Amino acid sequence: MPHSPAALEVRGLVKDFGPVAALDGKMIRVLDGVDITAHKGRVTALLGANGAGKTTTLECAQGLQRPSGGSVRLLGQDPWRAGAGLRSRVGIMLQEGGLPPALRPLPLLRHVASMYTAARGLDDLVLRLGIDGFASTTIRRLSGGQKQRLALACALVGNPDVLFLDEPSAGLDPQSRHIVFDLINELRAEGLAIILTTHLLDDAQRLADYVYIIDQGRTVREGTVAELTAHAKDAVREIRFEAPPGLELPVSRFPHLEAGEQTPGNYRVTGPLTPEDLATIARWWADNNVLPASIVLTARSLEDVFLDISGRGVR
Ligand SMILES: Nc1ncnc2c1ncn2[C@@H]1O[C@H](COP(=O)(O)OP(=O)(O)OP(=O)(O)O)[C@@H](O)[C@H]1O
Repeated sequence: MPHSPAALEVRGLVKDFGPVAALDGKMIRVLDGVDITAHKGRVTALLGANGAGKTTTLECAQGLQRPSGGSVRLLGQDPWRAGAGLRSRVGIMLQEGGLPPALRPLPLLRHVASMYTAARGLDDLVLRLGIDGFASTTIRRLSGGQKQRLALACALVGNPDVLFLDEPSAGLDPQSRHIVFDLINELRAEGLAIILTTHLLDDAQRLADYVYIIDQGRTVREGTVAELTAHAKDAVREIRFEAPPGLELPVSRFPHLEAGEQTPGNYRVTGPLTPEDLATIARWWADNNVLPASIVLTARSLEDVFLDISGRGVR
């Protein structure tokens, strides 16, 4: 991690909401010790299940919610008390977008740009995010993914030093996701501190330099994706392959593994795979004259780490 001052430093963050009528007027504690440090030129991901406290953490970090305890420093200032000077250096893309439904994208972007002294070139943003394709449609008629891209443009138009993205790939089709991820990578290279929330492990795995796993209002694990996945208790691995559908896998030869045909023609064997297991699978291919169309062997994923921590049940 770089030694320059952190763009965001959150220590022991506590947030209570309430009083809640359903709890006899008691307060409800939704954050109970969140610690995060985010640096410039890095993508920092807050990863957690639904309701873990990611959005509330971001809102406290942005100065939109007042913390009940702990401390938050954003670009060296307390975001709850800071004025317009700090806000002009921070870009925020909220989960719901918060876009005015009656406006059209271009006038909205021009209006947002007019509020900043150092606005980014609008034409480039509009082209990069494919907004030109729906520039004259009113916002209420835009698809979820189009709104998402417009919200990202609004967050970037002021040329911020820090960018907050709440679930940036929600509702995006693969093409839009690709465009947004490329842009995030470029912004990181430009030196922005990017802090995003996600419950999509794939997003964290693909984008994040550093990950904080939030569970029930606390930071429970942190590290690079490689660090988080390296200290696994068992070397859980997985082999996936594509072959003609309907084949009977030799499951009795590896009772310690889970094996099956996930969808027609897509097979998966997962667990503490040994070299002998791989040889067994390869022998079975040879015996059955199967030449897989593709074979993917992966190490323990962030998903395994995440599920170990957050549990497999829905909360
Ligand atoms: N204003 C509020 N009053 C009471 N409870 C709230 C309030 N805002 C959030 N909560 C609760 O705080 C908890 C954390 O919510 P938060 O939105 O921060 O989670 P999240 O990790 O962002 O979840 P998701 O992935 O579903 O967006 C949830 O249980 C939520 O119901």
